[in-house]
Amino acid sequence: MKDRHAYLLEPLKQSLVFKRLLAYAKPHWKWLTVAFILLVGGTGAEILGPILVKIFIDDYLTQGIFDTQPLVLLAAGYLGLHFSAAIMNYAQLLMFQKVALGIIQELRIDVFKKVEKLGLSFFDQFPAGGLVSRITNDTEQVKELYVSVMAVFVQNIVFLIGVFIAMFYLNVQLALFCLFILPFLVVIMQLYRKFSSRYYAEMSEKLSQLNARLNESIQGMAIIQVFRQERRMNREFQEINQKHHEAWYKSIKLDGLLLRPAVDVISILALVMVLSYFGIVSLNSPVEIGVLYAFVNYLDRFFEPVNQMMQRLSIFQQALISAGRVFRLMDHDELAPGKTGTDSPGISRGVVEFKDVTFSYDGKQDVLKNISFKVKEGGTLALVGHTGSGKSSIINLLMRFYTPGKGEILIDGHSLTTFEDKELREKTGLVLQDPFLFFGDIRHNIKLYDDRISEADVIDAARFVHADSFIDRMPQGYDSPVGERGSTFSSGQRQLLSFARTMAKKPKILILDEATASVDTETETEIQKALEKMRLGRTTIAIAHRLSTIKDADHILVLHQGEIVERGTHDSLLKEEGLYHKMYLLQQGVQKLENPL
Ligand SMILES: Nc1ncnc2c1ncn2[C@@H]1O[C@H](COP(=O)(O)OP(=O)(O)OP(=O)(O)O)[C@@H](O)[C@H]1O
Repeated sequence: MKDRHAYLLEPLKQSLVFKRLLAYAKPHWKWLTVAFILLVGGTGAEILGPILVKIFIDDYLTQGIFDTQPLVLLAAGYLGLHFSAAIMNYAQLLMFQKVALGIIQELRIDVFKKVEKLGLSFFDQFPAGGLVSRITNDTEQVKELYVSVMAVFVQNIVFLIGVFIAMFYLNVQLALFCLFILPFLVVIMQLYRKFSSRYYAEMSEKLSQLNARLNESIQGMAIIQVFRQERRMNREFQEINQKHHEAWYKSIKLDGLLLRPAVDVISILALVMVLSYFGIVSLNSPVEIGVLYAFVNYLDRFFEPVNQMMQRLSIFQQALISAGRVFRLMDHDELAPGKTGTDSPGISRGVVEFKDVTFSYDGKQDVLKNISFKVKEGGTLALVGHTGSGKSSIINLLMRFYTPGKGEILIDGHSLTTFEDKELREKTGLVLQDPFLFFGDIRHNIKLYDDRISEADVIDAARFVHADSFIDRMPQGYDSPVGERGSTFSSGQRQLLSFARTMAKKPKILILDEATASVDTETETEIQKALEKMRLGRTTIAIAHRLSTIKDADHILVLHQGEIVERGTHDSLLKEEGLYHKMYLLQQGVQKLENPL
């Protein structure tokens, strides 16, 4: 398990990451082509500018020729070039941004889809905040690759090629000289990439940890305040922040050293070289001032894109690291157990059977050992046992959240692994101890956006579980807003809404984790009445904490440390005078103490 977690932190090979990122750009090739054409057009227009100035200086200014017509033409050409460059650059920028945003949207959706397919065992280990960080922060960084890196790189490379062509046109020897600068720049870039990737990986991971810590703190704020954990949380938060800051600082130092100053030094050396060249040439023959102007200008223009690319290199590097983290998550193979085989049976009767099932969460310690039982169509099975005895684990296996290590689970005689997800989820209704409500309104929390569930079905389901009385009392009725996780509802109301949601899909098998939360007697009665109705005619498997609620169950399994230690009906188990009997007496005693009359 630890290895799987470590796998997510391992950096991916950058060339592979880059290839995969390019694959995302492929479907947008039409827009990209237009953008590139505009880019080349705009850049070409910018490059031609100095050539017109050179013609003006050498052919007109220094010769003292001031003919109106050619000069007006030159001026108009110069202005026209700049104007069209501005329009083309604006259009290409918009197109690149549009493509970039589209790509990121797809990437985010893909990664989210993948996360939805991961098994619960993945979520047991990976902190939620860290996951959020990968889906939001990391994809955001990738966006920068398309928005501010790719276009700038392509634009500047086109620009550089243009500058070189112009330089060669003006003076081949000097242009060749300038070509020698390129290998130095490549070396600086490689050095930078090597060191910065390490710091960026650290930074992203620390940011991820910060999010994980924040998420945990916000979720558990009540407990933090009650147990006065603020100082400890603060200290731990500060520590991660400090590490994030250190990684950031290291990368800033590296940026400061390699990105600008190193390039500046090379640019000054190049300028000295060009000026010396013209100085030496001027000793033997006159120098054309226009060529000198154009050359110095081009040299300046040569280093401008180089500097721009260097500045973007840090974003490029961050984007590659972040994309690697996103792809690692997308490649994760700890998927939710799904269907195997070719036949797709249906669930018509709801007969549930466990055959000698053994299971472990961590592959080391068995939490369920040789569990066997069968629940007949419409029958009720109750699972009882002390905390940690394995009741919820049985339900987790039946819901196909995890795969058993040994043994087989059957529904209607077919292995659990053969059912399509749709069939399994539609025919089994799960009600959890702590019901989860979605942000939205009551109607959609019952309907869950299933078009097959009509308005009348929603109301029927609510009425069936007696949730209608409190819904009708609310001013907005079924349109009443529901806060995140249903925080604006009482636990009894949340239970009833989750019952209604389950009943709206009319399941064949009902799986209940009985609520332990105390609710008032009236709500408790409502809940019990609702449960009784829900169980009628359905196969039911229920975890029971209050033994009084399962007196009429057909079959009761008593679990102890992952094993079935007793089985039978309420009466037969009481007669056995074993663990069940003890638990029952204990609960009776507590009830008497709570309710002496
Ligand atoms: N997601 C998990 N990952 C690892 N171990 C787990 C996980 N869930 C439960 N366990 C372990 O499995 C054992 C059985 O837990 P389970 O939740 O099935 O007990 P339970 O009988 O339902 O308890 P309770 O009545 O308190 O809900 C426990 O020892 C628990 O520590």
